[in-house]
Amino acid sequence: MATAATSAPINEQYNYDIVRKFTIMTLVWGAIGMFVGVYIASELAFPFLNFDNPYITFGRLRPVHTGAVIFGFGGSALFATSYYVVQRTCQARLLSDGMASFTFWGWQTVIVCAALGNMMGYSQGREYAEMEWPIDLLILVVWVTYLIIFVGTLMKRKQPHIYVANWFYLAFILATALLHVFNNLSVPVELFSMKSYSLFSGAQDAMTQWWYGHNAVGFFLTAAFLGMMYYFVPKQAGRPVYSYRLSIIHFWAIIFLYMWAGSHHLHWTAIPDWTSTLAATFSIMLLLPSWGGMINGILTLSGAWDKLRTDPIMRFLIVALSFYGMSTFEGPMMSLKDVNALSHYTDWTIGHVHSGALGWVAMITFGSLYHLVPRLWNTQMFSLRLINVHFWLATIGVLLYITAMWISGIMQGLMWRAFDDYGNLQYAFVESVAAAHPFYIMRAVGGAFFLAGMILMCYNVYRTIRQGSTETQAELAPAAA
Ligand code: HEM
Ligand code: HEM
Ligand SMILES: [Cu+2]
Repeated sequence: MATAATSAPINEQYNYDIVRKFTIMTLVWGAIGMFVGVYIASELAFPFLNFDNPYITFGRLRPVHTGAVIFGFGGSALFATSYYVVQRTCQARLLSDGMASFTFWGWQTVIVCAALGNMMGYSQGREYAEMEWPIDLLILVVWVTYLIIFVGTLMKRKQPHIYVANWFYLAFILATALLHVFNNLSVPVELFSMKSYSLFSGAQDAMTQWWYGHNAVGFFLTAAFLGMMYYFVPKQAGRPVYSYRLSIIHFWAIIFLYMWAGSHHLHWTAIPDWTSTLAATFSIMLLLPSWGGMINGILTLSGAWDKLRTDPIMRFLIVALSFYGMSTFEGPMMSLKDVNALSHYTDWTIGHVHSGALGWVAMITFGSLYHLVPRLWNTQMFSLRLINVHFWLATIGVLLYITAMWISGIMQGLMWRAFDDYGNLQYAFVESVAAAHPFYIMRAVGGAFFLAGMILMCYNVYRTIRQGSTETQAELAPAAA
């Protein structure tokens, strides 16, 4: 094929090798992380699945799930796409191949150690930062290297302009460094002990934890994936971004507003009331720049709507943006103190999380990788039909997941606050657990759909890579003869 021959020099010009490695690990961690997700969902529905084996109990596997999907799947996808996008839009090779390779091996080590550590029972008890201090130090080194590579490549650019996708990626890298350091300030019990205690205590400890947790959502699961969106949606649509000005305005608004909203995770606790009000106010304001991004992405397709009928990759990207819009509407609602009084501690939160995580984060990743993979291996995707099947499996899976959680979540909230005529609680807690059972089964089934789509993608990409390498060999053979 002619394309392979013409793109060969590009391969030399840019470091695609690192992008390929992170792309493959995105799929591997996606499959593992979602399998664990389906398993813990099944444990909640059928507790015998814990098998009285401490290593695989819900409590230990849950952080294995969140670590594998957020940092393994999401993180690898962000490394892959940011390294690709920064090179393409700057027309410059990555600052250093060796350093890039270090971020790959370092990051994979972090994910493996975190997962094994959690299964063995090590945890510092901070959500999304369960890893104990030795792993935290490794994360720090990897992350600083990532920052140096990214900024160094930007400085080498041959384009005077820095394309907006890179702004989002850079904000994500900087903010994550800041969050990671302050959230993990802790003192080990002994020099060689894995156990450590936080430097903060009480309400301040909680505030630090949720300053981190919330901004991990804001910068890791949102800003960075918006960077992905700003490159791959216009590319796949074959059209420029709808409004470049809007992209800059909503960038600064998102960056500024997210940082103030963390204590909406701590409503009705021992924190001062004004911090709750502050967080709710900023959360409501966040709706605007969030929708700015969604609208900018969706309208990039205006004039090319017919693509949605024929192009399953475009469908992934647009549905991802729709879920982004939906979860950033739901979030501000849940941040209102009165709504949160109902939703907090219930499955509604879990539904909100996964409409963002499955609907937005995973879907935008699938669409972007289906665009990227054929370009990395100089070929076409093995099967467009399988992409389409994946799209429907994923869509049905998310919908089953979040409707199940809305119903069980609101039901739990209402049952827990119901009083009888004598002023006693109307339901025992266990009654709400029994009532949630059917919805836990429904969620596990939805998760299985989503996982099936993920596995189909792995197969499709595997066949694409094999096809790409046989095509390249077929071309090289006559040349060598
Ligand atoms: C097959 C797909 C998935 C299934 C079946 C699944 C299932 C689950 C389950 C059962 C929980 C625990 C809920 C609880 O404690 O009550 C959970 C938590 C979580 N999952 Fe997933 N998950 C999936 C995919 C993902 C993905 C792709 C992401 C992120 C990109 C993700 C992010 C999270 C987060 C952040 C939590 C913690 C939520 C919280 O503490 O509020 N999940 N998941
Ligand atoms: C404007 C945007 C958003 C706002 C204002 C917002 C607000 C909220 C609120 C109020 C909660 C519930 C806190 C609680 O009761 O415990 C929550 C939980 C959560 N949200 Fe959002 N959300 C937004 C967007 C998103 C998106 C796009 C995602 C995912 C990509 C996401 C992921 C999460 C996660 C993981 C949690 C659970 C944290 C935990 O308890 O472990 N949010 N969010
Ligand atoms: Cu939050």
